Amino acid sequence: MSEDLKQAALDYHAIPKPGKISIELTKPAETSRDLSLAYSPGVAEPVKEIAKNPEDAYKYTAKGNLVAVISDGSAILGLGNLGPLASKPVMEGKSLLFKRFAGVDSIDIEVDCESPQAFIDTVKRIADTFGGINLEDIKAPECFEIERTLIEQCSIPVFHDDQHGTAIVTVAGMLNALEIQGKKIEEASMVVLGAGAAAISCSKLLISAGMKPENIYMLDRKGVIHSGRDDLNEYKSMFAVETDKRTLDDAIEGADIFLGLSGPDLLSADQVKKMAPNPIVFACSNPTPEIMPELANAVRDDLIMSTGRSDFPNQVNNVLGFPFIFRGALDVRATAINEEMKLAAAHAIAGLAKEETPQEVLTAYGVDSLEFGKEYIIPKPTDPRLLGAVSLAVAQAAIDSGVATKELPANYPLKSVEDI
Ligand SMILES: NC(=O)C1=CN([C@@H]2O[C@H](COP(=O)(O)OP(=O)(O)OC[C@H]3O[C@@H](n4cnc5c(N)ncnc54)[C@H](OP(=O)(O)O)[C@@H]3O)[C@@H](O)[C@H]2O)C=CC1
Ligand SMILES: CC(=O)C(=O)O
Ligand SMILES: [Mg+2]
Repeated sequence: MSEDLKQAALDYHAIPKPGKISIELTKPAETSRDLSLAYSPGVAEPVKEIAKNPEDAYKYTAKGNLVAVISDGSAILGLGNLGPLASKPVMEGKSLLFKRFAGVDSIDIEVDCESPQAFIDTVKRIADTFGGINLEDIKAPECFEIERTLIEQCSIPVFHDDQHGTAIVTVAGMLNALEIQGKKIEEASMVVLGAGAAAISCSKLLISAGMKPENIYMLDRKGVIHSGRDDLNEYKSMFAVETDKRTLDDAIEGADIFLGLSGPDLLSADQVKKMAPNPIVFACSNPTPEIMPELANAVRDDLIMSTGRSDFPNQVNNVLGFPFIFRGALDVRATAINEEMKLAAAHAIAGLAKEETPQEVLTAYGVDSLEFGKEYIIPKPTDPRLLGAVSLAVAQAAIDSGVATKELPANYPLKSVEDI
Protein backbone atom coordinates (compact mmCIF):
# COMPACT_ATOMS: atom_id res chain seq x y z
CA MET A 1 0.00 0.00 0.00
CA SER A 2 1.34 3.48 -0.84
CA GLU A 3 2.37 5.75 2.06
CA ASP A 4 -0.41 8.16 1.02
CA LEU A 5 -3.08 5.48 1.22
CA LYS A 6 -1.76 4.22 4.58
CA GLN A 7 -1.97 7.70 6.12
CA ALA A 8 -5.37 8.35 4.52
CA ALA A 9 -6.64 5.08 6.05
CA LEU A 10 -5.41 6.05 9.51
CA ASP A 11 -6.94 9.54 9.19
CA TYR A 12 -10.23 8.07 7.96
CA HIS A 13 -10.44 6.00 11.13
CA ALA A 14 -9.33 8.76 13.51
CA ILE A 15 -10.96 11.96 12.21
CA PRO A 16 -13.35 13.67 13.00
CA LYS A 17 -14.47 11.05 15.54
CA PRO A 18 -12.56 7.86 16.36
CA GLY A 19 -14.05 4.77 14.71
CA LYS A 20 -16.66 4.19 12.01
CA ILE A 21 -20.00 3.60 13.74
CA SER A 22 -22.23 5.18 16.37
CA ILE A 23 -25.74 4.64 17.74
CA GLU A 24 -28.79 6.68 16.79
CA LEU A 25 -32.13 7.03 18.60
CA THR A 26 -35.34 5.94 16.93
CA LYS A 27 -37.75 7.52 19.46
CA PRO A 28 -38.11 11.04 20.87
CA ALA A 29 -36.40 11.60 24.24
CA GLU A 30 -36.93 15.32 24.84
CA THR A 31 -39.82 15.83 27.28
CA SER A 32 -40.64 14.39 30.67
CA ARG A 33 -43.42 12.38 29.00
CA ASP A 34 -40.94 10.99 26.46
CA LEU A 35 -38.69 9.90 29.33
CA SER A 36 -41.64 8.39 31.22
CA LEU A 37 -42.30 6.21 28.17
CA ALA A 38 -38.70 5.44 27.21
CA TYR A 39 -37.49 4.77 30.73
CA SER A 40 -39.14 4.66 34.16
CA PRO A 41 -42.02 3.98 34.60
CA GLY A 42 -43.08 3.18 30.99
CA VAL A 43 -40.28 0.77 30.17
CA ALA A 44 -41.72 -1.69 32.70
CA GLU A 45 -44.61 -2.49 30.34
CA PRO A 46 -42.56 -4.03 27.50
CA VAL A 47 -40.39 -5.74 30.13
CA LYS A 48 -43.46 -7.55 31.49
CA GLU A 49 -44.69 -8.45 28.00
CA ILE A 50 -41.31 -9.94 27.01
CA ALA A 51 -41.08 -11.84 30.28
CA LYS A 52 -44.46 -13.44 29.41
CA ASN A 53 -43.64 -13.98 25.74
CA PRO A 54 -39.99 -13.80 24.59
CA GLU A 55 -41.12 -13.35 20.94
CA ASP A 56 -42.32 -9.89 21.98
CA ALA A 57 -38.65 -8.83 22.10
CA TYR A 58 -39.02 -8.55 18.30
CA LYS A 59 -41.98 -6.19 18.79
CA TYR A 60 -40.66 -3.93 21.55
CA THR A 61 -36.86 -3.85 21.10
CA ALA A 62 -34.29 -3.45 18.33
CA LYS A 63 -33.52 -7.21 18.38
CA GLY A 64 -35.13 -8.06 15.04
CA ASN A 65 -32.86 -5.76 13.03
CA LEU A 66 -29.71 -6.18 15.13
CA VAL A 67 -26.74 -8.33 14.16
CA ALA A 68 -23.64 -8.85 16.30
CA VAL A 69 -20.33 -9.12 14.45
CA ILE A 70 -18.25 -11.26 16.78
CA SER A 71 -14.56 -12.17 16.55
CA ASP A 72 -11.71 -13.49 18.65
CA GLY A 73 -9.20 -11.85 16.30
CA SER A 74 -7.51 -15.15 15.49
CA ALA A 75 -7.51 -14.74 11.65
CA ILE A 76 -7.86 -11.03 10.92
CA LEU A 77 -8.12 -10.82 7.13
CA GLY A 78 -4.83 -12.35 5.93
CA LEU A 79 -2.91 -10.66 8.75
CA GLY A 80 -3.14 -13.64 11.10
CA ASN A 81 -3.79 -13.88 14.84
CA LEU A 82 -3.35 -10.33 16.12
CA GLY A 83 -5.86 -10.66 18.94
CA PRO A 84 -9.38 -9.40 19.63
CA LEU A 85 -8.73 -5.68 20.15
CA ALA A 86 -6.73 -5.34 16.90
CA SER A 87 -9.67 -6.92 15.04
CA LYS A 88 -12.00 -4.08 16.10
CA PRO A 89 -11.49 -1.89 12.98
CA VAL A 90 -12.45 -4.83 10.76
CA MET A 91 -15.49 -5.70 12.88
CA GLU A 92 -16.61 -2.03 12.96
CA GLY A 93 -16.10 -2.11 9.20
CA LYS A 94 -18.46 -5.08 8.85
CA SER A 95 -21.03 -3.18 10.97
CA LEU A 96 -20.63 -0.16 8.70
CA LEU A 97 -21.28 -2.36 5.65
CA PHE A 98 -24.35 -3.99 7.25
CA LYS A 99 -25.90 -0.57 7.85
CA ARG A 100 -24.82 1.14 4.63
CA PHE A 101 -25.84 -1.60 2.23
CA ALA A 102 -28.74 -3.35 3.95
CA GLY A 103 -30.02 -1.10 6.76
CA VAL A 104 -29.11 -3.75 9.34
CA ASP A 105 -28.11 -2.32 12.75
CA SER A 106 -24.93 -3.99 13.83
CA ILE A 107 -22.51 -3.87 16.72
CA ASP A 108 -19.02 -5.33 16.90
CA ILE A 109 -17.99 -7.55 19.82
CA GLU A 110 -14.39 -8.68 20.29
CA VAL A 111 -14.00 -11.61 22.68
CA ASP A 112 -10.78 -12.29 24.56
CA CYS A 113 -11.03 -15.99 25.31
CA GLU A 114 -8.68 -18.77 26.25
CA SER A 115 -10.41 -21.58 24.34
CA PRO A 116 -13.08 -22.25 21.69
CA GLN A 117 -15.39 -23.40 24.50
CA ALA A 118 -14.96 -20.07 26.34
CA PHE A 119 -15.83 -18.26 23.08
CA ILE A 120 -18.90 -20.46 22.57
CA ASP A 121 -20.07 -19.90 26.17
CA THR A 122 -19.65 -16.13 25.83
CA VAL A 123 -21.55 -15.89 22.57
CA LYS A 124 -24.28 -18.25 23.73
CA ARG A 125 -24.93 -16.14 26.83
CA ILE A 126 -25.49 -12.95 24.80
CA ALA A 127 -27.12 -14.44 21.68
CA ASP A 128 -30.74 -13.68 22.63
CA THR A 129 -29.99 -9.96 22.53
CA PHE A 130 -29.60 -10.13 18.75
CA GLY A 131 -31.59 -11.09 15.66
CA GLY A 132 -28.52 -12.77 14.17
CA ILE A 133 -24.84 -13.46 14.76
CA ASN A 134 -22.13 -12.91 12.15
CA LEU A 135 -18.94 -14.68 13.25
CA GLU A 136 -15.87 -13.10 11.68
CA ASP A 137 -12.15 -13.75 11.31
CA ILE A 138 -11.94 -16.81 13.53
CA LYS A 139 -9.27 -19.22 12.36
CA ALA A 140 -9.68 -22.80 11.22
CA PRO A 141 -10.13 -25.44 12.43
CA GLU A 142 -11.62 -23.91 15.64
CA CYS A 143 -14.16 -21.89 13.61
CA PHE A 144 -15.92 -25.05 12.38
CA GLU A 145 -16.71 -26.42 15.82
CA ILE A 146 -17.56 -22.96 17.17
CA GLU A 147 -20.07 -22.33 14.40
CA ARG A 148 -21.57 -25.83 14.52
CA THR A 149 -22.14 -25.65 18.28
CA LEU A 150 -23.58 -22.15 18.21
CA ILE A 151 -25.98 -23.04 15.38
CA GLU A 152 -27.16 -25.99 17.46
CA GLN A 153 -27.55 -24.01 20.66
CA CYS A 154 -28.91 -20.65 19.45
CA SER A 155 -32.39 -19.99 18.09
CA ILE A 156 -31.25 -17.17 15.77
CA PRO A 157 -29.19 -17.43 12.56
CA VAL A 158 -25.46 -17.89 13.23
CA PHE A 159 -23.27 -17.47 10.15
CA HIS A 160 -19.49 -17.52 9.86
CA ASP A 161 -18.98 -14.94 7.14
CA ASP A 162 -15.45 -16.02 6.17
CA GLN A 163 -16.82 -19.47 5.43
CA HIS A 164 -20.22 -18.90 3.90
CA GLY A 165 -20.25 -15.24 2.83
CA THR A 166 -17.01 -15.86 0.98
CA ALA A 167 -18.26 -19.13 -0.50
CA ILE A 168 -21.48 -17.55 -1.80
CA VAL A 169 -19.65 -14.69 -3.52
CA THR A 170 -16.92 -16.99 -4.85
CA VAL A 171 -19.49 -19.31 -6.41
CA ALA A 172 -21.27 -16.30 -7.95
CA GLY A 173 -18.04 -14.99 -9.49
CA MET A 174 -16.84 -18.45 -10.51
CA LEU A 175 -20.05 -19.39 -12.37
CA ASN A 176 -19.75 -16.21 -14.43
CA ALA A 177 -15.98 -16.53 -14.95
CA LEU A 178 -16.37 -20.11 -16.18
CA GLU A 179 -19.13 -19.05 -18.57
CA ILE A 180 -16.98 -16.26 -20.02
CA GLN A 181 -13.97 -18.58 -20.38
CA GLY A 182 -16.14 -21.25 -22.05
CA LYS A 183 -15.51 -23.87 -19.35
CA LYS A 184 -17.94 -26.22 -17.63
CA ILE A 185 -17.87 -26.38 -13.81
CA GLU A 186 -18.20 -30.20 -13.97
CA GLU A 187 -14.96 -30.41 -15.98
CA ALA A 188 -12.89 -27.55 -14.55
CA SER A 189 -9.81 -28.30 -12.45
CA MET A 190 -9.02 -26.06 -9.49
CA VAL A 191 -6.04 -25.41 -7.24
CA VAL A 192 -7.04 -23.94 -3.86
CA LEU A 193 -4.22 -22.32 -1.90
CA GLY A 194 -5.26 -22.31 1.75
CA ALA A 195 -7.15 -24.97 3.69
CA GLY A 196 -8.78 -22.81 6.33
CA ALA A 197 -12.22 -21.34 7.01
CA ALA A 198 -12.69 -19.69 3.64
CA ALA A 199 -10.91 -22.27 1.45
CA ILE A 200 -12.78 -25.27 2.82
CA SER A 201 -16.20 -23.64 2.71
CA CYS A 202 -15.68 -22.18 -0.80
CA SER A 203 -14.59 -25.59 -2.08
CA LYS A 204 -17.64 -27.27 -0.55
CA LEU A 205 -20.09 -24.78 -2.08
CA LEU A 206 -18.35 -25.06 -5.47
CA ILE A 207 -18.90 -28.82 -5.21
CA SER A 208 -22.60 -28.19 -4.43
CA ALA A 209 -22.65 -26.03 -7.57
CA GLY A 210 -21.29 -28.89 -9.72
CA MET A 211 -17.49 -29.02 -9.36
CA LYS A 212 -16.01 -32.52 -9.05
CA PRO A 213 -14.11 -33.13 -5.77
CA GLU A 214 -11.51 -35.14 -7.69
CA ASN A 215 -10.74 -32.05 -9.80
CA ILE A 216 -9.69 -30.03 -6.72
CA TYR A 217 -6.13 -29.84 -5.36
CA MET A 218 -6.05 -28.05 -2.01
CA LEU A 219 -2.81 -26.88 -0.37
CA ASP A 220 -1.89 -25.74 3.11
CA ARG A 221 1.50 -24.50 4.35
CA LYS A 222 2.90 -28.01 3.98
CA GLY A 223 1.82 -28.44 0.37
CA VAL A 224 -0.78 -30.53 -1.47
CA ILE A 225 -3.37 -32.24 0.72
CA HIS A 226 -3.06 -35.85 -0.40
CA SER A 227 -4.17 -39.17 0.96
CA GLY A 228 -0.63 -40.12 2.08
CA ARG A 229 -0.53 -37.35 4.71
CA ASP A 230 -1.07 -38.28 8.35
CA ASP A 231 -1.19 -34.71 9.71
CA LEU A 232 -4.61 -33.67 8.39
CA ASN A 233 -7.54 -32.59 10.55
CA GLU A 234 -11.00 -33.92 9.68
CA TYR A 235 -11.82 -30.84 7.58
CA LYS A 236 -8.69 -31.00 5.44
CA SER A 237 -9.06 -34.79 5.10
CA MET A 238 -12.27 -34.29 3.12
CA PHE A 239 -10.10 -32.84 0.36
CA ALA A 240 -7.28 -35.40 0.40
CA VAL A 241 -6.71 -36.81 -3.10
CA GLU A 242 -4.66 -39.71 -4.43
CA THR A 243 -1.85 -37.89 -6.27
CA ASP A 244 1.92 -37.61 -6.56
CA LYS A 245 1.70 -33.80 -6.76
CA ARG A 246 3.27 -32.21 -3.69
CA THR A 247 3.84 -28.49 -4.29
CA LEU A 248 1.98 -25.52 -5.74
CA ASP A 249 4.34 -25.75 -8.72
CA ASP A 250 3.22 -29.34 -9.34
CA ALA A 251 -0.50 -28.63 -8.83
CA ILE A 252 -0.79 -25.46 -10.90
CA GLU A 253 0.41 -27.16 -14.13
CA GLY A 254 -2.60 -27.15 -16.51
CA ALA A 255 -5.11 -25.96 -13.85
CA ASP A 256 -8.19 -24.07 -15.08
CA ILE A 257 -8.67 -22.19 -11.80
CA PHE A 258 -6.49 -20.85 -9.00
CA LEU A 259 -8.42 -19.89 -5.86
CA GLY A 260 -6.27 -18.16 -3.25
CA LEU A 261 -7.53 -17.91 0.34
CA SER A 262 -4.20 -18.02 2.13
CA GLY A 263 -1.82 -15.07 2.32
CA PRO A 264 0.10 -12.41 0.40
CA ASP A 265 2.29 -12.94 -2.69
CA LEU A 266 2.23 -16.75 -2.74
CA LEU A 267 1.53 -17.27 -6.48
CA SER A 268 4.25 -16.33 -8.97
CA ALA A 269 3.85 -15.05 -12.52
CA ASP A 270 5.68 -18.19 -13.70
CA GLN A 271 3.05 -20.33 -12.03
CA VAL A 272 0.25 -18.37 -13.76
CA LYS A 273 2.05 -19.05 -17.07
CA LYS A 274 1.72 -22.80 -16.42
CA MET A 275 -2.08 -22.75 -16.11
CA ALA A 276 -4.44 -24.07 -18.83
CA PRO A 277 -5.61 -21.79 -21.67
CA ASN A 278 -8.22 -19.22 -20.56
CA PRO A 279 -7.44 -19.55 -16.86
CA ILE A 280 -9.23 -18.01 -13.88
CA VAL A 281 -7.27 -16.55 -10.96
CA PHE A 282 -9.19 -15.53 -7.84
CA ALA A 283 -6.45 -14.17 -5.54
CA CYS A 284 -8.75 -13.34 -2.65
CA SER A 285 -6.43 -12.78 0.33
CA ASN A 286 -6.81 -9.42 1.99
CA PRO A 287 -5.36 -6.92 2.02
CA THR A 288 -2.58 -8.30 -0.22
CA PRO A 289 -3.64 -10.94 -2.76
CA GLU A 290 -1.68 -14.11 -3.61
CA ILE A 291 -0.61 -12.29 -6.79
CA MET A 292 -1.12 -8.67 -7.80
CA PRO A 293 -3.25 -8.24 -10.95
CA GLU A 294 -0.52 -6.33 -12.82
CA LEU A 295 1.89 -9.29 -12.45
CA ALA A 296 -0.65 -11.91 -13.55
CA ASN A 297 -2.05 -9.81 -16.40
CA ALA A 298 1.49 -9.17 -17.67
CA VAL A 299 2.04 -12.87 -18.41
CA ARG A 300 -1.41 -13.89 -19.70
CA ASP A 301 -3.86 -12.07 -21.95
CA ASP A 302 -6.43 -14.89 -21.78
CA LEU A 303 -6.85 -14.58 -18.01
CA ILE A 304 -9.78 -13.62 -15.78
CA MET A 305 -8.22 -11.99 -12.75
CA SER A 306 -9.96 -11.04 -9.53
CA THR A 307 -9.02 -10.05 -5.99
CA GLY A 308 -10.81 -9.28 -2.73
CA ARG A 309 -9.97 -5.58 -3.01
CA SER A 310 -12.00 -2.54 -4.04
CA ASP A 311 -9.22 -1.00 -6.14
CA PHE A 312 -9.11 -3.60 -8.96
CA PRO A 313 -11.79 -5.00 -11.31
CA ASN A 314 -13.72 -8.12 -10.21
CA GLN A 315 -13.86 -7.73 -6.43
CA VAL A 316 -14.71 -11.17 -5.05
CA ASN A 317 -15.40 -10.24 -1.44
CA ASN A 318 -18.01 -11.31 1.07
CA VAL A 319 -19.27 -7.70 1.26
CA LEU A 320 -21.43 -8.66 -1.75
CA GLY A 321 -23.13 -11.27 0.41
CA PHE A 322 -23.45 -10.90 4.17
CA PRO A 323 -25.44 -7.61 4.38
CA PHE A 324 -28.14 -8.83 2.00
CA ILE A 325 -28.17 -12.42 3.25
CA PHE A 326 -28.88 -11.26 6.80
CA ARG A 327 -31.43 -8.73 5.46
CA GLY A 328 -33.42 -11.56 3.85
CA ALA A 329 -32.99 -13.90 6.81
CA LEU A 330 -34.06 -11.28 9.38
CA ASP A 331 -37.06 -10.14 7.36
CA VAL A 332 -38.67 -13.60 7.29
CA ARG A 333 -37.25 -14.33 10.77
CA ALA A 334 -35.41 -17.40 9.53
CA THR A 335 -34.11 -19.73 12.22
CA ALA A 336 -31.01 -20.58 10.16
CA ILE A 337 -29.13 -19.71 6.98
CA ASN A 338 -29.15 -23.00 5.09
CA GLU A 339 -27.63 -24.35 1.86
CA GLU A 340 -30.71 -23.44 -0.18
CA MET A 341 -30.43 -19.80 0.96
CA LYS A 342 -26.69 -19.74 0.19
CA LEU A 343 -27.07 -21.05 -3.36
CA ALA A 344 -30.04 -18.73 -3.99
CA ALA A 345 -27.85 -15.78 -2.92
CA ALA A 346 -24.99 -16.92 -5.19
CA HIS A 347 -27.26 -17.17 -8.24
CA ALA A 348 -28.89 -13.80 -7.50
CA ILE A 349 -25.49 -12.07 -7.24
CA ALA A 350 -24.21 -13.79 -10.41
CA GLY A 351 -27.34 -12.84 -12.38
CA LEU A 352 -26.98 -9.10 -11.73
CA ALA A 353 -23.63 -8.90 -13.55
CA LYS A 354 -25.42 -9.84 -16.77
CA GLU A 355 -28.00 -7.07 -16.53
CA GLU A 356 -27.52 -3.40 -17.42
CA THR A 357 -25.42 -1.62 -14.76
CA PRO A 358 -27.17 1.35 -13.09
CA GLN A 359 -25.74 4.82 -13.81
CA GLU A 360 -24.99 5.48 -10.12
CA VAL A 361 -22.57 2.53 -10.10
CA LEU A 362 -20.83 3.82 -13.24
CA THR A 363 -20.56 7.25 -11.60
CA ALA A 364 -19.21 5.80 -8.33
CA TYR A 365 -16.50 3.93 -10.23
CA GLY A 366 -15.80 6.77 -12.72
CA VAL A 367 -16.44 4.65 -15.85
CA ASP A 368 -18.74 4.97 -18.89
CA SER A 369 -19.82 1.36 -18.97
CA LEU A 370 -19.54 -1.97 -17.16
CA GLU A 371 -20.52 -4.90 -19.30
CA PHE A 372 -20.49 -8.62 -18.48
CA GLY A 373 -17.06 -9.85 -19.50
CA LYS A 374 -13.52 -10.54 -18.27
CA GLU A 375 -13.26 -7.25 -16.39
CA TYR A 376 -16.78 -7.42 -14.97
CA ILE A 377 -17.76 -10.87 -13.74
CA ILE A 378 -19.57 -9.76 -10.60
CA PRO A 379 -21.52 -6.67 -9.49
CA LYS A 380 -19.87 -3.88 -7.52
CA PRO A 381 -20.67 -3.61 -3.79
CA THR A 382 -22.34 -0.21 -4.30
CA ASP A 383 -24.81 -1.67 -6.79
CA PRO A 384 -28.22 -0.74 -5.34
CA ARG A 385 -29.86 -3.79 -7.00
CA LEU A 386 -28.04 -6.19 -4.65
CA LEU A 387 -30.32 -5.24 -1.77
CA GLY A 388 -33.55 -6.13 -3.56
CA ALA A 389 -32.34 -9.14 -5.53
CA VAL A 390 -30.26 -10.94 -2.90
CA SER A 391 -32.54 -10.34 0.10
CA LEU A 392 -35.54 -11.54 -1.94
CA ALA A 393 -33.72 -14.66 -3.15
CA VAL A 394 -32.61 -15.50 0.39
CA ALA A 395 -35.98 -14.80 2.01
CA GLN A 396 -37.84 -16.83 -0.65
CA ALA A 397 -35.39 -19.74 -0.25
CA ALA A 398 -35.90 -19.60 3.53
CA ILE A 399 -39.67 -19.82 3.01
CA ASP A 400 -39.39 -22.62 0.44
CA SER A 401 -36.99 -24.64 2.59
CA GLY A 402 -39.10 -24.29 5.73
CA VAL A 403 -36.83 -22.20 7.99
CA ALA A 404 -38.81 -18.94 7.75
CA THR A 405 -41.22 -18.12 10.57
CA LYS A 406 -42.76 -15.09 8.84
CA GLU A 407 -44.16 -14.41 5.39
CA LEU A 408 -42.36 -12.35 2.76
CA PRO A 409 -42.76 -8.70 3.86
CA ALA A 410 -45.15 -6.53 1.85
CA ASN A 411 -42.31 -4.10 0.94
CA TYR A 412 -40.33 -6.81 -0.92
CA PRO A 413 -38.43 -6.57 -3.21
CA LEU A 414 -36.68 -3.74 -1.36
CA LYS A 415 -35.63 -0.78 -3.48
CA SER A 416 -33.42 1.02 -0.99
CA VAL A 417 -32.45 1.01 2.68
CA GLU A 418 -34.99 3.81 3.12
CA ASP A 419 -37.72 1.14 2.67
CA ILE A 420 -36.60 -0.61 5.89
N1 LIG B 1 -12.09 -12.02 -0.39
C1 LIG B 1 -12.83 -12.41 0.61
O1 LIG B 1 -14.04 -12.17 0.66
C2 LIG B 1 -12.22 -13.17 1.74
C3 LIG B 1 -10.89 -13.41 1.80
N2 LIG B 1 -10.37 -14.12 2.82
C4 LIG B 1 -8.93 -14.27 2.87
O2 LIG B 1 -8.57 -15.64 2.92
C5 LIG B 1 -7.42 -15.79 3.73
C6 LIG B 1 -7.66 -16.89 4.76
O3 LIG B 1 -8.66 -16.51 5.66
P1 LIG B 1 -9.35 -17.62 6.61
O4 LIG B 1 -9.73 -18.81 5.84
O5 LIG B 1 -10.38 -16.87 7.37
O6 LIG B 1 -8.13 -17.97 7.60
P2 LIG B 1 -7.70 -19.35 8.27
O7 LIG B 1 -6.70 -18.98 9.30
O8 LIG B 1 -8.87 -20.14 8.66
O9 LIG B 1 -6.95 -20.15 7.10
C7 LIG B 1 -5.75 -19.74 6.53
C8 LIG B 1 -5.28 -20.85 5.62
O10 LIG B 1 -4.26 -20.32 4.78
C9 LIG B 1 -3.19 -21.25 4.79
N3 LIG B 1 -1.92 -20.59 4.53
C10 LIG B 1 -1.39 -19.53 5.14
N4 LIG B 1 -0.18 -19.26 4.63
C11 LIG B 1 0.04 -20.18 3.66
C12 LIG B 1 1.12 -20.46 2.79
N5 LIG B 1 2.22 -19.73 2.81
N6 LIG B 1 0.98 -21.50 1.91
C13 LIG B 1 -0.13 -22.25 1.90
N7 LIG B 1 -1.19 -22.03 2.72
C14 LIG B 1 -1.07 -21.02 3.59
C15 LIG B 1 -3.19 -21.87 6.19
O11 LIG B 1 -2.49 -23.09 6.14
P3 LIG B 1 -2.32 -24.06 7.43
O12 LIG B 1 -3.66 -24.78 7.54
O13 LIG B 1 -1.21 -24.98 7.07
O14 LIG B 1 -2.04 -23.18 8.60
C16 LIG B 1 -4.69 -22.03 6.41
O15 LIG B 1 -5.15 -23.25 5.86
C17 LIG B 1 -7.11 -14.41 4.32
O16 LIG B 1 -6.09 -13.82 3.56
C18 LIG B 1 -8.37 -13.65 4.14
O17 LIG B 1 -8.18 -12.26 3.95
C19 LIG B 1 -11.14 -14.67 3.82
C20 LIG B 1 -12.49 -14.45 3.81
C21 LIG B 1 -13.12 -13.63 2.79
C1 LIG C 1 -13.15 -10.08 3.49
C2 LIG C 1 -12.90 -10.85 4.70
O1 LIG C 1 -13.82 -11.16 5.45
C3 LIG C 1 -11.56 -11.28 5.00
O2 LIG C 1 -10.64 -11.05 4.21
O3 LIG C 1 -11.37 -11.90 6.06
MG1 LIG D 1 -13.19 -11.93 7.34
